[in-house]
This record gives sequence, structure tokens and C-alpha cells, in this order.
Amino acid sequence: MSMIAAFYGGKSILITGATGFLGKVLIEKLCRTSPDLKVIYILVRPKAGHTLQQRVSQIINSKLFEKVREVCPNVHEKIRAISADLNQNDFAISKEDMQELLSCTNIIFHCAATVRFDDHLRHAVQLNVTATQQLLFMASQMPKLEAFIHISTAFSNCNLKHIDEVIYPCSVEPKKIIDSMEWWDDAIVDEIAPKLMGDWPNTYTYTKALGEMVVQQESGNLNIAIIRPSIVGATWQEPFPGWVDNLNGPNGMIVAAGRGFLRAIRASPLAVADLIPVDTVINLTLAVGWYTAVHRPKSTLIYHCTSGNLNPCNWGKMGCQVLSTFEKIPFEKAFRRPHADFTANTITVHYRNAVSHRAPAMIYDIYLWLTGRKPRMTKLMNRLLRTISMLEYFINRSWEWSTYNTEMLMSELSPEDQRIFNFDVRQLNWLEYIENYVLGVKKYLLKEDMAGIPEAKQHLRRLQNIYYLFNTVFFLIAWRLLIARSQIARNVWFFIVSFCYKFLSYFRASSTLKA
Ligand SMILES: CCCCCCCCCCCCCCCCCCCCCC(=O)SCCNC(=O)CCNC(=O)[C@H](O)C(C)(C)COP(=O)(O)OP(=O)(O)OC[C@H]1O[C@@H](n2cnc3c(N)ncnc32)[C@H](O)[C@@H]1OP(=O)(O)O
Ligand SMILES: NC(=O)C1=CN([C@@H]2O[C@H](COP(=O)(O)OP(=O)(O)OC[C@H]3O[C@@H](n4cnc5c(N)ncnc54)[C@H](OP(=O)(O)O)[C@@H]3O)[C@@H](O)[C@H]2O)C=CC1
Repeated sequence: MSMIAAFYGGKSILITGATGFLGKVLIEKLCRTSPDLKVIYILVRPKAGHTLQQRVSQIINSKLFEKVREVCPNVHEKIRAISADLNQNDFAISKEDMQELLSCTNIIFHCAATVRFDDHLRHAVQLNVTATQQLLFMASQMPKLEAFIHISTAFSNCNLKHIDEVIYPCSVEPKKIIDSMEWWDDAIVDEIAPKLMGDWPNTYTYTKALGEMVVQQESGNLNIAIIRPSIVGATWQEPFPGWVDNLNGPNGMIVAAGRGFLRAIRASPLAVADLIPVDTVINLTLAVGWYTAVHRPKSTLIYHCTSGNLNPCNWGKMGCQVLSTFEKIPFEKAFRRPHADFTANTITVHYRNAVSHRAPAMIYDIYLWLTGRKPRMTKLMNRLLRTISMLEYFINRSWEWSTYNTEMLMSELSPEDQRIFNFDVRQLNWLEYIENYVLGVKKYLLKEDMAGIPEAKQHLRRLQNIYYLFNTVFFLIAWRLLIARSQIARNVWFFIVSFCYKFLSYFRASSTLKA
């Protein structure tokens, strides 16, 4: 019998960020392994014209929840959506709902965050810091609360090279920043943001670091743990390999490379690609929830959920495997044949951006314009290059995260729990994982049918022929222009033609003699 699964039985669990990438996998695993849990409260806001109930139904009826619908047919009744906006005071939760949450909640998983790198500092502070503070305040009024699990990121201290499972202080107290945000106008925030952020590369990582400080300072008597995942990727094993549903992190790059938009990227091929599958993160999260509630550690424990120190893979190896998977499983409607490489040289990067990214986009836009359609490729390419520039920081460096607490927790689990809630990343076979990842991007993100693979391959062959034709025509025109202007080029041309002529004459003569 799994101790962890049994622990969640009969429990009331509160989850923020339940509609996000990690949140969905968390609910799925909880419902599948502990179908006898009492209720999962999820704080959801209406979005894009969908009501709360519609958003929940969309999740429950999705492919991800296929197994859950079998194991827990009344899953609709287990999930109770509560209207909430984490940007508002008291999260804009109604009095009745708040009362129920305060009196019933046993465990909190705080996943909600803004993960955009370029979010305005005010908004990032509101969601990643102030909302965490408010949630901790709510938690402090919950008499039945057993554990509060805060999801942070391994990059909250990315300004350091070696990161231990401790909270590192930021130069300005989060409380001061929260207070100042109330009276600073946007112009002041914009001016002061770079100074506050110091050597953090973006508002996301900086505010996640502030969020951790808030957790430490406001923890009071609460039983708290912090989980720091690195770059979260598609599922490894559960509920099935390769599930992914957004364009964040590597996903967007895989799409861009597979469709032939991305041809070169500034990256260190030898830098560690610290990817971690989302189901591994969720298994660790549930194990931490159990351990924190049952063992009640004296201090707030931090768990690094990373792969680099236990089973490292570098960007070079990952890129090669992604590209070789495209050979077997190409994406549909490719713009060009997938072929990308990593480059570290700045001049090469500028050259490749001009020649391999911007020029083809412009040529394609001219073609669209000539055929009476709206040009759009240059805009798309500029957006891609902007995204790449935001990710570059993370693919040109390696970090070392210590994982003592994570390894300690692994040793505390029964063999049954180690199997059901497996977060031992040493067992991960990268080549197999990446192949499934690319396949998952095709199936679950791009919603492409596997039956379309022959047609996709045919399309790539056509693109290859167009490429050869284009290069030949380009070469001939360039050569013709050169010959018209340069005596040396004319001499070279004369030499090549006469050489070919002599070679052919000799070949013809010798074959006539043999005959
Ligand atoms: C040999 C070579 C082989 C190569 C092969 C490839 C090999 C693979 C390896 C490659 C290396 C991987 C490196 C990973 C490093 C990750 C590090 C993460 C570390 C931290 C991890 C964390 O702890 S935290 C989670 C991470 N957090 C994000 O990762 C958010 C980032 N992100 C944003 O901060 C915003 O995204 C940002 C960018 C501002 C844009 O902002 P923006 O306003 O310009 O664009 P939006 O995002 O609003 O998107 C507007 C519309 O573009 C659509 N779109 C967006 N990207 C698209 C795309 N790539 N392809 C098509 N479509 C795309 C989107 O779907 C929208 O479509 P629609 O409008 O129809 O809804
Ligand atoms: N993905 C990754 O690579 C990594 C993620 N993490 C951390 O994991 C956690 C989850 O990330 P992930 O699932 O990828 O993020 P997503 O962007 O997929 O999900 C964010 C969630 O937060 C919710 N949310 C955002 N703003 C509000 C708001 N104002 N009120 C209520 N809910 C809100 C979103 O709801 P809605 O659907 O309404 O927008 C969504 O459910 C975050 O704390 C992140 O820092 C850490 C390391 C890596």
C-alpha cells in the first residue's frame, strides 16, 4: 500500500495555478492515485470568455485525464472550482467560499505565478510575491492545515553558479517592495527595476526569489516546504509519455525548429540542459506534501528538482536528438527543412539571423504580397528572435544545484512509493525522452495526426528541391554578374569550361576505341 496515496485519501486540498501546465498534471496524479480524496479546491479566474465550470470541464475532458476518468468516474464532484483572482485583495473570493476554504483545507499547493520573463515588475511582484504573502496569511487562519507547498524555480538564484537548498536573501526586503509598489507609478517602477534586479536576468526569476523570502519570513508556525524545479518539460512516463500543452521554454523552440523557422541559436552545446519532466516534478511535489505533513521538519526544507547533477545532458546532445527525431517524425506545414545549429560566436549569430532567419522571411513575405496575401512571416520571425534572445541566458550557462533534501526524501520512501511517485531522474533515458517529447509536441501541442507523416515527408522533399533550385539559380545569376565585371572570373570560367570540354573529348575518344 502506498503511504503517500493513502495520506491524501479523505483530504481537502487547495491548489492555485491549477489550470497551468504543472497544475493540471498535479490534479491528474492526485485524482488517479488517491481517488478517495475528499475535495480539490482550485482557485480559478474566468478567462477568454470561458466560465469557471467550462474551464474545469475542458481540463477533465482532455486527453490528459483519460485514465482519471476510468479510475475516478466522479472526478467532476471531486474538483471544486472557486472563483478567484490572485491579483485582487483577498483574491476576490466570496465570503462563503473563503469560509469553506479556511475551515476545511488540509494541504495547499501554491503553483500560480506569472512565468513570463518580460512581465512588468509591478505585475510580477503582485502575482509572485504579494499573492504568495496573501496566501500565507490565509493559510495561517486554517486550523486544519497540515502542509503548505510552494512551487518556486531552480532559477530563483540564477545569479549564483552553485546553489544550495537554502534561501538566499535579496538586497531589498520584499515587504518594502510590496509597499513601494502601492505609491510608485509605472515610470518610477520602470526606472528603478534594473537597479532592484541587479544581476537577475528578468522580472520572473527576481520576483520568484522575492517570493521565497516572503515564504521564509511569513511562515510563522506553518509547516512549509519549497520546491525548485529547473526547466520543466513534457511528461516522461505518466499518465503517458510526451504530454505538453504550452509553448514555454524548449517547447516553442522545438516547434520553431521543426517547422524550419529556427536555423541557428546562440547556445553553448556543452552547457548542461537542466530539463526535468513535469511528472517527475509532480511526483516529488506530492511526496514533499506527505513528508512535510507527516514528519513536520523543524525548518522550511527546500527541494531542488533538477537533473544536471544526477543525470546530465547537454544542449548539444539534446539538439542533435531533436533534429534526428524530425527525420522520423516531421511536423506538418514546414516553412523550411528542419536544420538548426548552435553557435557561440556573436558575428556568426548576426550573420545567421540575417541570412537564415530574416532574409527567407522577407522573400516569403514578398511572395505572399505578390500573390495578393497578407505578409506575416517577418513579424513572426521578429517575435521568434525576441523569444530566443530571452532564453539565451539559460542556454549559455551551467548551474550546479545540490540535491541533499531531494535524495534524503527518496530514501525515506517505501519501495512502493518510490515506484508510484518516482522522482529519481537517474533512471531517465534522455534519447528516448527527447524522442517522446518531440512526438508529444506534434500530437498534443500542434494537434497533428500521425497519419499525416507521409504527406509531411513529401512536403519536406519538395522544400529540399525548391532549396536546390533556388541555390542553383542564385549561383548562376551571381556567377553571370561576376563574369560580366571581372577578368579573373572570366579566365576561371574559360579554364573550367575548356577543362570540362577536354575531359569529355578524352572520355568519348577512349570509349570509341574500346568499342
Ligand atoms: C542543434 C540545434 C537544434 C535546435 C533544436 C531545438 C532544441 C531545443 C532546445 C532549445 C533551447 C531551449 C531553451 C529553453 C530555455 C528555457 C529556460 C527557462 C528557464 C526558467 C524556467 C522557469 O522557471 S519558468 C517557465 C519558463 N517560462 C517561459 O518559458 C516563459 C517564456 N516566455 C515569455 O516570457 C514570453 O512568451 C516571451 C518570450 C517574452 C514572448 O512574449 P510575446 O508577447 O512576444 O509572445 P507571447 O508569449 O505572448 O505569445 C504570443 C503569440 O505567439 C505564440 N508563440 C509564442 N512563442 C511561439 C513559438 N516559439 N512558436 C510559435 N508560436 C509562438 C503564442 O502562442 C501566442 O499566440 P496567440 O497570440 O495566438 O495566443
Ligand atoms: N514551466 C516551467 O518550466 C517551470 C515552472 N515553475 C514554476 O511552476 C509553477 C507553475 O508553472 P506553470 O504551470 O508552468 O505556469 P503556467 O503559466 O502554465 O500556469 C500559471 C497558472 O497560474 C494561474 N494564474 C496566473 N495569474 C493568476 C491570477 N491572477 N489569478 C489566478 N490564477 C492565476 C494561471 O491561471 P490562468 O489559466 O487563468 O492563466 C495558471 O493556472 C510556477 O510557480 C512556476 O514559477 C518552475 C520552474 C520551471
